[in-house]
Amino acid sequence: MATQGQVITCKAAVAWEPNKPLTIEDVQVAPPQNGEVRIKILYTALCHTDAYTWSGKDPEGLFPCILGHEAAGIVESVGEGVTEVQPGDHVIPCYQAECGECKFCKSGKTNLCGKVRAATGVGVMLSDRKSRFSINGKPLYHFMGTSTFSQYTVVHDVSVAKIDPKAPLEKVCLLGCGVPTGLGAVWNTAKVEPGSIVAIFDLGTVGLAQRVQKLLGIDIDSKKFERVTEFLNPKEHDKPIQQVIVDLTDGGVDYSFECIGNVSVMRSALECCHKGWGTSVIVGVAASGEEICTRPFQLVTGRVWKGTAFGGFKSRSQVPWLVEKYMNKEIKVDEYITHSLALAEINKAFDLMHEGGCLRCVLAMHE
Ligand SMILES: NC(=O)c1ccc[n+]([C@@H]2O[C@H](COP(=O)([O-])OP(=O)(O)OC[C@H]3O[C@@H](n4cnc5c(N)ncnc54)[C@H](O)[C@@H]3O)[C@@H](O)[C@H]2O)c1
Ligand SMILES: CCCCCCO
Ligand SMILES: [Zn+2]
Ligand SMILES: [Zn+2]
Repeated sequence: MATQGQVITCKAAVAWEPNKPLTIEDVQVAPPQNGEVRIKILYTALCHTDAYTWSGKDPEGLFPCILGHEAAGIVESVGEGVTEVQPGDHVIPCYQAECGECKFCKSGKTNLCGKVRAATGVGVMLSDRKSRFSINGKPLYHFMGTSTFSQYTVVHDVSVAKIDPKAPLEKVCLLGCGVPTGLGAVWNTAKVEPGSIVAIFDLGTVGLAQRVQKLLGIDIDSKKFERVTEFLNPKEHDKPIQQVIVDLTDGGVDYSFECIGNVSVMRSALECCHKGWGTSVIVGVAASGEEICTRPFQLVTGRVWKGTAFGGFKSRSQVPWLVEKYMNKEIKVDEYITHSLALAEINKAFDLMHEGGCLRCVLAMHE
């Protein structure tokens, strides 16, 4: 690439401070250093976690920054020591890294990876603890090690999944977060058996991506009704929703998933599970400092409370597998894309997310 080794000036949506509109700026993106990859982002989707950090409630939310973590693009250039990808490869950036060498990756018990977390958690790159983004010399923080609301971004090589170049990037960008999280919460974290009764709190993308049979959907947005077989709106009941569900399901559900980030809903999701075996999985990201609570007896009598990150998928090795499953029509992605806009309309895209009629809005980054 002609730009190899050069600073690239491109458009990016910058979050200058919490809750202030993002502005489209000309941003300088430095060349990738040792162990880094510079990616031309072609399509990015918005996830609620972007909105959470933008709200200022996320202690890892450092400003000014470039948000975005659910995207797809093409490798523009690589730094020294990068062997797994090369310029021209089609890739999905992975906020959940996979180095294969750290204690987490070697444990065989988790998809979490510890290699770059100390740097990505404070918005910089591992090699020099600096940012690759700046505006006229003023640095901008990275976000989740991805920062996909920029036409070009720099990520660690352990945070890039090489995918089938035939895959439509405007669709598989959703395999960077929401869809794998929903699928994996069911397949990997809960290991839901066929025929189980499942309650899903949040009928947004993460919630709906949990393709299960006997689904009881709970949401406060009635526009989400048509997407599930049975629906409950907590606002329409004067009893606690967990009691409503226990009464409806002869003692409680086999599995529940909280995909909102609301700690009182998390309690409802646990307490609507069946005594003896019911398992509740926390997917939602709650504001920092928030705590969950329940009576210990809920667990003593057999209920299980657990959580999931990226659906328990190992990113670099399993995102390509998910892309193949999508290409083979074994998993759905298109159905979750309800809106498509251009980068310049990103604030409108966030309004759509908050209005409720939107599942995923995909932004074309170079139109
Ligand atoms: N653990 C992970 O790896 C992971 C990955 C992706 C997203 N998330 C988190 O999952 C959550 C959902 O993300 P998303 O992008 O699907 O969000 P979304 O905005 O698409 O959907 C959120 C849904 O929750 C509903 N809702 C809000 N308050 C509610 C309440 N009190 N009761 C019932 N329903 C309620 C809204 O109507 C909306 O339908 C967010 O907290 C996000 O940060 C976690
Ligand atoms: C790492 C767990 C939280 C990731 C949220 C992505 O939307
Ligand atoms: Zn996300
Ligand atoms: Zn690792």
